[in-house]
Amino acid sequence: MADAYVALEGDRVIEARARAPGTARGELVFTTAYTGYEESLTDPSYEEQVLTFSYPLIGNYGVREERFESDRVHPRAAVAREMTDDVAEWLESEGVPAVDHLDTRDIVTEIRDEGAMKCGVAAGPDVSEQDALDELHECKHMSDHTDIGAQVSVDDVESYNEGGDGATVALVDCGAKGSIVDSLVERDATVHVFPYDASEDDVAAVDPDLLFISNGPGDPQNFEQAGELVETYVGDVPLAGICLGQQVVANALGGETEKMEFGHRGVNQPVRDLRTNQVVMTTQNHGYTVADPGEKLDVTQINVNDDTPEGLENDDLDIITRQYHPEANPGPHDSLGFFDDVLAMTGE
Ligand SMILES: NC(=O)CC[C@H](N)C(=O)O
Repeated sequence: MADAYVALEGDRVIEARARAPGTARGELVFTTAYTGYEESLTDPSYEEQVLTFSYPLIGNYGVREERFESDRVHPRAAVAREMTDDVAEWLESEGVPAVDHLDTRDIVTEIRDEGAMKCGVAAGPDVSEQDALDELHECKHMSDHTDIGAQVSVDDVESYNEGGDGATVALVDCGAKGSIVDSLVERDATVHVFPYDASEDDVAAVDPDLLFISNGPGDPQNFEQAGELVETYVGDVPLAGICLGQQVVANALGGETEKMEFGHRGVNQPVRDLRTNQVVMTTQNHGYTVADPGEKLDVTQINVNDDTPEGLENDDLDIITRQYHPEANPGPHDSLGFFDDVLAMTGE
């Protein structure tokens, strides 16, 4: 008998097996990645979302902290066809509800056909279908999480590789993955990680060679202060951005973002560089996109599946942004060269 329920928009309830108890709600999203569950579950971009793994077995190589992208689990709940005890126990210890023994293909098909949707999850011996429905009915639209940055950002500046030989990077933490800091430090950069609402004066104190806007959860329009930093620094220092970072940079420089039907979600998203015609495979998890890059940014890379902008650049103003995740983790390492390119803009 079922002891867990997933309620989808329209009040459809799917029965499941409880793997970690509790109730939760969030935007229902998926990843088609076949590895990298530790990285995805600790990626702050999944804050306020419920993550469904479409690959049927999750947890087959254990759980190791070295692979975490942050210090906690961010999705509100996890859904899989079959989840190992290692993962279930980890999620339970984090207080994150988890369910399995349901048809995840059905969930992904529903999202693909109906578009991004809210959901409610209830798991454990004492829950009912109604608990999952109650969670669903309390669920907010992603864009209505107006202060989501506060949930995922550092409280105070954190610095890495101080006294290093390379560029000084001001990384605005809108929910940054650890691998972005690592990728910069590996290239000798000194990285100062700033809260998402850092002021111009805070950032000026480190005299950065590069302003870098990180990935992060929710609607880029809810990261106004990061946009103001972009407006302040554009033309003075090079700018870089990843995922939400690309969206924030575009919005700040006269462009526009919009919600996608169900986003790009997996580690095999093909991206074509319009300058070289080369196609690379990329890691993606985003539900918003740049609808209009504005006058200052050129679209230099596009998604092969739907032509949406994957890379924006301005050679004169020294700006490079990516909609996908060059830092990988999980996923292919094809585009790690992005970090060399953005650091090269600093001349350090
Ligand atoms: N991975 C990310 O940075 C996600 C960006 C943004 N929250 C989106 O869903 O589009």
